Amino acid sequence: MTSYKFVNKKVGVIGCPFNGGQHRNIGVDKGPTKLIEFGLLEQLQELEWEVEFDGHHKLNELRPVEDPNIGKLKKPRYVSRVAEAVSKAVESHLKRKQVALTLGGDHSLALGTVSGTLSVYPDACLIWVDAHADINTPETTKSGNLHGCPVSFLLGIAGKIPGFEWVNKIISKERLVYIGLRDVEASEKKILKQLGIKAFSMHDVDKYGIGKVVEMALDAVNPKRNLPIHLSFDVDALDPTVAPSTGTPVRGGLTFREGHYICEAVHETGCMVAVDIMVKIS
Ligand SMILES: NC(=[NH2+])NCCC[C@H](N)C(=O)O
Ligand SMILES: [Mn+2]
Repeated sequence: MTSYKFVNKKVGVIGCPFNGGQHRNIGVDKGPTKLIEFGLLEQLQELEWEVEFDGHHKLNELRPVEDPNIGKLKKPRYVSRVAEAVSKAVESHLKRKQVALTLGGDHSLALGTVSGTLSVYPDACLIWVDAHADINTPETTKSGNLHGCPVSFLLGIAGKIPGFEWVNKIISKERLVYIGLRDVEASEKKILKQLGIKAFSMHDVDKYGIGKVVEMALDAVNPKRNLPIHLSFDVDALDPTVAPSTGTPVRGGLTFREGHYICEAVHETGCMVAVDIMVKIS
């Protein structure tokens, strides 16, 4: 039996059908609705979690009429407003000692979820499970899609972008670790290297096995297993044969079991306070 260090056995589920952080128009917003339809809440209850779900957030209502690019960044106002709303939802669940489970949506939402976690748990660490590093800055991004940039904002290296002033809870680079990387741009590799951010790529998963990788990841960011953990899981970390439901599939990903193992091992620490699951259904 896992004993929980920060939360009661309650989970607040935050439905975020949102795809404004990337350029494809279909699908990413359907993930959360499908997860609920397929019985996620009942499954959580079967695991003896008390569940609170306040319906899917109507995020499209936050879409501004005009939203011209800021530099290269696409739909900056929309993404910022949505992420800010999501950060408040996360914060409110965490303050009530619940685990905040956010269902996305594209990964720009993590700007909000992680900010929400940091505002309640400033010493939280972040485990980012993804094929991509999502650490481009507004300067380095080629696509201009904000789903490729959230981590740079969260580290405070994005510079001042109008509208994003509310993103002021910064995570230190020692508290961030990646698992599953295999599609990282040169600009991103440079940032990872410069900041010395710990990252376990698929190469490491092959070499050490997932058990060891998760242990090393936890040792890096949470050596005493006494800090709150935010797990941000992009389903594109999984191999496309397991999870084709992503806008950005990359071959050579985690197996079904490896993906589950990460979540199980993080849960076992008793430190997990927030989880993001980012899916696309097409
Ligand atoms: N969360 C994701 N699927 N991110 C993909 C990012 C792709 C690319 N690195 C970019 O900056 O646009
Ligand atoms: Mn991602």
